[in-house]
Amino acid sequence: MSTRIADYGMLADGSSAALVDRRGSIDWMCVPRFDSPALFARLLDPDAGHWSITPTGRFDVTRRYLPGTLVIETTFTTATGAAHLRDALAVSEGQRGHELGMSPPHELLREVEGLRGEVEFDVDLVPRPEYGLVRPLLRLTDGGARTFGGPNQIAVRSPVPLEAGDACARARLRVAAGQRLGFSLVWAPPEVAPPEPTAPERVTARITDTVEAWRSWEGEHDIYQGPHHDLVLLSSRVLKGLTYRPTGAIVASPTTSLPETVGGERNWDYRYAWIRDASLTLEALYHGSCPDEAADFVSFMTSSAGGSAGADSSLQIMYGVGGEHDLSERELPHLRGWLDSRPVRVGNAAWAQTQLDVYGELLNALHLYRERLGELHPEIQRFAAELADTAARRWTKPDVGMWEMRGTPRHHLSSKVLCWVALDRAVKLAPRLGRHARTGAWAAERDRIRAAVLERGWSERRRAYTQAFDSDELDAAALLMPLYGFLPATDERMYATIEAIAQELTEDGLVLRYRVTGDRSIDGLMGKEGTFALCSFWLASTLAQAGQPDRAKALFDRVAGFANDLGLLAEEIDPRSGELFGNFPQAFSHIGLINAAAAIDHAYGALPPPDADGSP
Ligand SMILES: OC[C@H]1O[C@H](O[C@H]2O[C@H](CO)[C@@H](O)[C@H](O)[C@H]2O)[C@H](O)[C@@H](O)[C@@H]1O
Repeated sequence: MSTRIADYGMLADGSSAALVDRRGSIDWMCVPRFDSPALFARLLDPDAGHWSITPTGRFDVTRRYLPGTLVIETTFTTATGAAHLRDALAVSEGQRGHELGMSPPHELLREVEGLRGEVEFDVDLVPRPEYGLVRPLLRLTDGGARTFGGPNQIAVRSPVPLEAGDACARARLRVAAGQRLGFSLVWAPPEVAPPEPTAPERVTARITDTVEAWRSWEGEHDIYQGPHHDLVLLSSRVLKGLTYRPTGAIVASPTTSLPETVGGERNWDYRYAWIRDASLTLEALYHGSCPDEAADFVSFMTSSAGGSAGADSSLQIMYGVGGEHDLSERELPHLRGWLDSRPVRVGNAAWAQTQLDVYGELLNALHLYRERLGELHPEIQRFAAELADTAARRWTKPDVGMWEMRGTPRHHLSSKVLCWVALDRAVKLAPRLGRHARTGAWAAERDRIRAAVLERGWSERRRAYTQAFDSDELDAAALLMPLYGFLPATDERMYATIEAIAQELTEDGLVLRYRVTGDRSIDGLMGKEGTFALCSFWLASTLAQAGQPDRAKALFDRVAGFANDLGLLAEEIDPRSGELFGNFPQAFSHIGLINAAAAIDHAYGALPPPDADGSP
């Protein structure tokens, strides 16, 4: 298994995702949903299951996403020859455009193709359902293998005979130039007939069809034409890959518990739909997206909250991808964790937290998509108005803030600013909210928030807007003030804040969310964390807005340069080692990249101005 998070690439099918490393090993795969128990979890423990197709002996490796897709092509070169390995999570046959990801077959397709000479591979299939807890009954079948019993049915087809081992199957094969060998693995629940994996001779055609499906989706979204075209398109595709197509939910990342530092306890499950992360995803996709995706997400949020965002409503800060409410967190003590970073957690205690920023992010996304969403359904009108009413009622309360700090609630500045955003956008949306609009009351409360932030958010001692009212600590979330149009980046105090963050809240020029002391005093957690990619991109965006495009571009290039060979970013970056940390790939980081690219393009005059209110 790999010891670098950056060695992994993501495959996705609109319901779930898998991670494959540079040695051709699938070390993470949850089926049928992003948050299902993993079938392969070697990412979190060497014994928790994998499926590798790896050359025997020494080899060199390069890889890429086939253009316009999330299909990975790995090229292995050995002393005796060269071969491709193509990996895809299949989508439904013939699916195109916006249908992409609907009702996927839950099938992993793998194809080895000889390019030159001959290459010998070892195939090692070690399914370990329920995050490595189960050693399944695995029997060889005619042309493959399948499992018996338990909540999963796994069936495999192989172009070469497999040998049964101890709850595993193995093979050694040789591929010659021009030869193609197709493998497939399909999942089904226990209630249905044993699933039929794709036959080896059809694997090439099914991978080609999946490639065409992705390209047809991207063809409909290739709107961004700025100088960062390839980076922006890849990031948009990653965000699409994090979307649970059946409901429109968007997960923060397809993994759990990849640590923020090796050996640390800051390990979280990101396979859920946060209002914040998903709204920001929609905002990032704005320039290349279309009404269907926004409408799906809005309907997911509204229905998950039971159609109401008012007092006693079911509105939470996050949900399961099917709209589940109870995401209770637990530890999986049988797993060692990534490089022994314990605990491994599933579920996320943040589901029950109070985070007051979410009203602003949701209303900003609604406002951004107002034209594309068309006339709002009366239920959505009521929901949007209740979001504003709730922001107006609750903004004076303390909360745990957008970083989900597990310490004592405080008056987080970014939460107040986002409540201002909620009311500002609600006032602008008022003509579309029918009888639910309360324009005057919203405008008055909006102005009260603004006055409070300007007065109590500023630290004269620090010469900056800070983390919380009446505090002196810096927090990168203050960069949201210009990004959401609360204050211009050129405002004297705002610019001083941007500089303070650039000088004092950075490591090697990359931005931290906030400084941790390592003694649980700030966020209730032990240990340190790396620099936060999203925050570095926010700094680049604000520098661009402040009229410093060259400085912004240098920072943007540096952060984007930490992406792995496939262009993927994790949540955090260690600037000294260049290693990526935290869950992977992470929506936040790719959101930041897209928005910073747009801000820089705009500052150079390469793109029309973004929506007047701005978007982080
Ligand atoms: O730092 C502690 C918190 O870390 C996670 O939250 C972070 O990830 C979320 C998903 O991307 C994001 O919405 C949030 O802003 C980030 O701080 C974790 O999910 C929390 O449980 C944890 O308390």
